[in-house]
Amino acid sequence: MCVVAAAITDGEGHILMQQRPLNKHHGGLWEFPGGKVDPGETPEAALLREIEEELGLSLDAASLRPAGFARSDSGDSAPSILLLLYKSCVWKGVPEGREGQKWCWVTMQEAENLAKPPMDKDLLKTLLQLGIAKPANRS
Ligand SMILES: Nc1nc2c([nH]c(=O)n2[C@H]2C[C@H](O)[C@@H](COP(=O)(O)OP(=O)(O)OP(=O)(O)O)O2)c(=O)[nH]1
Repeated sequence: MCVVAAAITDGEGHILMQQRPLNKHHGGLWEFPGGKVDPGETPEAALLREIEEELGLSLDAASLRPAGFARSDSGDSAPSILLLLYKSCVWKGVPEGREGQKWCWVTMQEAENLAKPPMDKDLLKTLLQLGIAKPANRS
């Protein structure tokens, strides 16, 4: 199963994280917003659709950048997941939890301290290594 997610940044060193519904896999943990890629859909189209559905944000497709990937082993109860993370720093709209979920802007350090699914812990480390959520340079 292919899942796409976005590291949405605000240019001031914050990243948007959201809380998974309690009744879902990894319920209550904090994740990068996103979801499953539908059959016949490109990963980028799926990401734009999911972020609009979940947060009411319109991501700029042309400025999406790959920001790492992670793969979970399939267990008895869950299918194997390939999670593709994209960085998105150009978007329009005001975030809202359209599915009733909690969300927040956090610093990378705060994001490290949130309880997250295993793949998200690895992906956040990759983001830190890439320096992806640092404040934008202003001249
Ligand atoms: N969206 C998202 N899913 C993640 C992350 N980390 C992680 O392990 N997952 C897992 C949890 C789920 O097993 C799967 C994504 O499923 P989902 O339930 O969010 O996808 P969806 O919104 O399309 O699902 P659905 O409501 O149609 O069932 O990937 C993450 O950072 N973001």
